[in-house]
Amino acid sequence: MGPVQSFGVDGLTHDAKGVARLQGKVTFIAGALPGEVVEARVTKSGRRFDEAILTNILQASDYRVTPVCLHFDQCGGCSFQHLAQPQQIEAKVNWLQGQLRNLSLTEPFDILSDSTTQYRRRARIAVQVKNNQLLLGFRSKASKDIVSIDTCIVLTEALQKVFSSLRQVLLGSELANKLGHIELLEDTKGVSVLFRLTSPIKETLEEEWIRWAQGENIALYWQAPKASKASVLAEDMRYYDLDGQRLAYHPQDFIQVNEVMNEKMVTQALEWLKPDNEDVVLDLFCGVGNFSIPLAKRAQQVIGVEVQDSMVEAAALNAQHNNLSNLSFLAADLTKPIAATFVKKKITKVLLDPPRAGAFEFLDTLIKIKPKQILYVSCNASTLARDAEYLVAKGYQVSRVGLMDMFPQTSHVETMMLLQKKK
Ligand SMILES: C[S@@+](CC[C@H](N)C(=O)[O-])C[C@H]1O[C@@H](n2cnc3c(N)ncnc32)[C@H](O)[C@@H]1O
Ligand code: SF4
Repeated sequence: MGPVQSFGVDGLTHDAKGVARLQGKVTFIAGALPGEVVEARVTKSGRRFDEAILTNILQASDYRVTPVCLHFDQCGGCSFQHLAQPQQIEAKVNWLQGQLRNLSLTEPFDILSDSTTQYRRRARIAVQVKNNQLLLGFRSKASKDIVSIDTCIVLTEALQKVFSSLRQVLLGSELANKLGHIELLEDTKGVSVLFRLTSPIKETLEEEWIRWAQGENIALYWQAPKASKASVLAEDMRYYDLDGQRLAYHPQDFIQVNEVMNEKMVTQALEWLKPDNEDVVLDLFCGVGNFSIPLAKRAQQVIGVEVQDSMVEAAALNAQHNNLSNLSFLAADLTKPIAATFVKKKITKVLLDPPRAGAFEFLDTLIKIKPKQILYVSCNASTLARDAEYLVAKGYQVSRVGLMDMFPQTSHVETMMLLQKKK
């Protein structure tokens, strides 16, 4: 460890480290903000840059705010609670501009945002019993240790309530020693809790917890030791409402975590893509039909593609229950070669919402399909930049970009990009 030194901070990394320069060398200081003068101690010295921990703020940024969560200093769940939300968004915009720099965009980004607290309707809670102490919480900022949490203010109000009830009841229960993690979920149907077991439990213990869940009006799911997530087959599926429709899903299926922002995102996707009764739309990486169902209410026809069988099954049910006969789903792995003729219809528009790895393997097929418009929803700006650069080189142009603050207080950036086929 080096001595404490003063630094003038003039930048911010996407993961909330202040950037300072001392005698030409860059130092990253966790927790420091641009415009601040701070004292910090170098903890790691490299050839190109140093890393330091903040010890004192000599001159604070005008945008520094008091973190709303008591656990913010230790918990790795949030990284930006010390910065006001407009400046959090500004930092994300700057970072996104950097990622998309090769596209030479000139128009400002559209911004979608909402509440900075009580927005998570799904969370995975780590559980550990260490020296007879129950640790229930999230991984630490600094290590893989679990930071024990009393209340997590980014969870919805109902999930915060279940969290504190669970904390009380698990204390002293045999179950605490048998859990890997707990998943909390809230949707239109109510609240559910999934216990991921690391070893088998006695029937009496299971019954005890079933009674607790009934008393709390919670649906309970168990994932047996070593069983895959897909083994949690809910007899009665869960559901959430969107765009006036009801979407069913199994508890292990993907759903968007921020309900309000999801509604805003889907509305924006419809505004940008403007599907009408002449459009045949392909919804790639469609999950249980989060975009396909609203699209099918407006387009002539929609075809959704998804790799997970359980989600394809749920998506097909959703089309049926919402009386959408112009909507069908295909199960396919979009990272494997697929001929452009896998859809028999002439596709006019494509929406794609891939996982972090992006959709590079599918791009040549996409280009052969020749849609007029492509709406790309991305949770990873670097794979979006790579894929968009490829599409631009093959005859598309970026017409609109939007940043969606789906996960306020974290460094996570969600982006929507509209690409048009050049004439
Ligand atoms: C970011 S989620 C989006 C889901 C949906 N569009 C939504 O808004 O709820 C990505 C989806 O892609 C699916 N997926 C992941 N890898 C895939 C692949 N290789 N081929 C097809 N689908 C895949 C996942 O199962 C997941 O449902
Ligand atoms: S994830 Fe929850 S507990 Fe952790 S810092 Fe954020 S609000 Fe606090």
